[in-house]
Amino acid sequence: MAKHRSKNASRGRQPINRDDARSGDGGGDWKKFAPTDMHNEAFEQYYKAQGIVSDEEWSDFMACLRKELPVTFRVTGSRAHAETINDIIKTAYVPNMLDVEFEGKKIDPPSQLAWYPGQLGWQIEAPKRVVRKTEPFRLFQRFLVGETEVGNLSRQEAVSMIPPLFLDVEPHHLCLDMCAAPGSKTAQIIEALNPHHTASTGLLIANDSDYKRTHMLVHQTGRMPSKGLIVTNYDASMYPTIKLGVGKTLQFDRILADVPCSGDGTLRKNIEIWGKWGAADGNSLHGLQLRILERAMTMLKPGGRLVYSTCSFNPSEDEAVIAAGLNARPGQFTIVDVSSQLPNLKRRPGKTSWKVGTQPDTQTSKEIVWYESFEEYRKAVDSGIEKEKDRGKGLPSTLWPPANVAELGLENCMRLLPHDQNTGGFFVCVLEKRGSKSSAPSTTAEDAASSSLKRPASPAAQGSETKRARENSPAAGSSSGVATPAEASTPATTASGPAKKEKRDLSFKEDPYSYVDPENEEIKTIIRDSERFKFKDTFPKHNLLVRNEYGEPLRTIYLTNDIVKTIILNNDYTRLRIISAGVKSFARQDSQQRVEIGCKWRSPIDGILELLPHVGEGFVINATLVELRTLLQDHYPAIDKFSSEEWKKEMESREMGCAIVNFQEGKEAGGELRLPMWLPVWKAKMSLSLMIDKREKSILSLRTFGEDICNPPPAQKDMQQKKDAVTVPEVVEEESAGVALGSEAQTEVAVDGEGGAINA
Ligand SMILES: C[S@@+](CC[C@H](N)C(=O)[O-])C[C@H]1O[C@@H](n2cnc3c(N)ncnc32)[C@H](O)[C@@H]1O
Repeated sequence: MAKHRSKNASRGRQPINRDDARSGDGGGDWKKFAPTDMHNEAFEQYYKAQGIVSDEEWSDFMACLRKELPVTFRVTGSRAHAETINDIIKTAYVPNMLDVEFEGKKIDPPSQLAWYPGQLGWQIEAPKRVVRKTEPFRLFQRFLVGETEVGNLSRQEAVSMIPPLFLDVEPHHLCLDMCAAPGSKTAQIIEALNPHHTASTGLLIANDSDYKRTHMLVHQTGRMPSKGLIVTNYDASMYPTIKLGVGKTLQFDRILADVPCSGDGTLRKNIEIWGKWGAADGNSLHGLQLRILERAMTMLKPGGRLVYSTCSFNPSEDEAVIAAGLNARPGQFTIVDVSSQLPNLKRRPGKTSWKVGTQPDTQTSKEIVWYESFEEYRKAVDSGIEKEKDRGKGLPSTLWPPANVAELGLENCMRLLPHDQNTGGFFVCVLEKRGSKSSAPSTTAEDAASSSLKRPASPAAQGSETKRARENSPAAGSSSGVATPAEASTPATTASGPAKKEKRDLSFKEDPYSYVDPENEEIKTIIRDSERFKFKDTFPKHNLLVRNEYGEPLRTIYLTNDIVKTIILNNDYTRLRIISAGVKSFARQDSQQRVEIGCKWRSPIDGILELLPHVGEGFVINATLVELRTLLQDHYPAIDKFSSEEWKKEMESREMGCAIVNFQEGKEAGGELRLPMWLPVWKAKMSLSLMIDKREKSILSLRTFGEDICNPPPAQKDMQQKKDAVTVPEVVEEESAGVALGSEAQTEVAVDGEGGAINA
């Protein structure tokens, strides 16, 4: 993909942005830090004055901030699948860690987070050197690394898991994650939209203003086959209105505003913040945070839910932002009392009073100057005592508690404090927009889809016709009823939206999006090729998307759901700055030897679980660990190398091309598979190849056979094998993401949202 700097990337000085702080492995090296370095006079002065903890607790609070953060992770995926993984942890690993001693001290085994739903959240308190040096912990760590790689586990800071849990996402919801990168919470939302990997009609737009970080998002979510996902690159405070057809704009059911913040709640991990923290940091982020919140409030559907969160303790970034947002829309929003949700989660109520202080210079002065009111602050500015920051604009009045602070329900916000349950710090506020869904002038996924899908047919995507198609693009009429798959049959439609009147953002360099005509010859080959996928009529052939202007399936074909299609058809992709959409479902596999292959398209691992419900009988081949062992050991094992006569016969009888192999659970061939798994295999003339990249093969081997049995690629001199192999080029890294697991599982992303690898 083209690399360029986003015009919308946030500019200007951001004092401490936790996103920079967390960009490395935890952001700081504990070995280089003595407890004596973990001091910041201004920090203590500031938070003592704010009263976020009582005097009696102060020393516990500070002591906890100086302790290394435990490793936490959550088991991802659909319920049945996640429970299996959880059972493996509980029965195969934890019992071996019950009696570990290190340097004469008993080490606690990993424990479940008491508050996390389904007990799927875990915490490891053992220090890294214990993990490195004791066998049971080392084995567990290896398990964690493997399962994280395939997306069964997600390393995520405990408190960071909280905001999406309060979003209450249902599979049909239209969701927006405004500041999403690197994507740990995005992953949680995708899971909630696809709880059983059923056909979710919902939508998630994952957005970030940082262009590079949107690509992290794409990479991370690549492991989650979600037809309803769009990644965009926009300044969230100016997020564009999304059209859904004539007179219709998209309003969201759920919005997460996990805004950029000073990040002092991550002090236990990003220890360099000790040296950098200043009282002005929160003040200068307040404006952007408020603008993002206000934009979210506008885009939320009546009856919809909005979660605002920061990893900062600072009321300037927390309660002050919420209070200002509520007062900007009097009576429109309520702060939801969620105290009965996640009952085991210890939390503190939001504050109804706080102070505003400035720190003239963090380097030269530890003194904080407090201002009782905005008026007092202005007087100080007018008399020259206080210098105006923020390019002469000075501090906004919204930093101070408003006169109606007691009426806003701020106590229903929550602040997570480190010493309550050995975590980082976080602030979460759950807002609901008054009004019922029925009274909303918004559009549901279904009627949104029908509105665009009832458009007049566009001509085939070619040259000037393409232009005409675009001009025909805006929905021709208002929606009525729910779009059925049959109604969804829009012949070849050039995506990039209604060019008419929509200005293109010429600075946006991504490739265009076009839906492919289901009558396109390549598509017909994929769908009708009797030897290949044997697709049923349920296959959503009208929702196949490509990344070129002409709707030509050249290299990769993506699958989207109806709502994504509606968005792409009704909006210029450069205006929305769409970085990616849908799930990679077919990749072209040309033979360098010009061998005739009936269907040159294979299904990359990303899309397998989306395709499975639609492939016809006989396409998926069953196999066992015996076959998996052979496929892992060699890059292109000859078919006659497999031991099972049945398998050999089956494979020999198949035409060259793609197959999906279902490996069954069991203990065999020196390995164990606890969940069924689907993998793409390419059949060449005389050999087979597992279409996942080398690294994933090694990980799969480790988690299944306990060792890396993958041999290096065949030697160049082995001409015969090479000749056969050239029809099976190495899978490019970019196209391989995770292993499709579990009967109703999906390959979720293994994101390390909060920085730091599990590898000790
Ligand atoms: C706290 S991080 C988000 C963490 C993310 N929600 C997760 O759980 O992985 C804040 C993100 O906001 C992005 N950001 C900063 N300013 C922004 C803006 N004006 N609009 C959108 N995103 C912004 C940063 O690039 C960063 O990725």
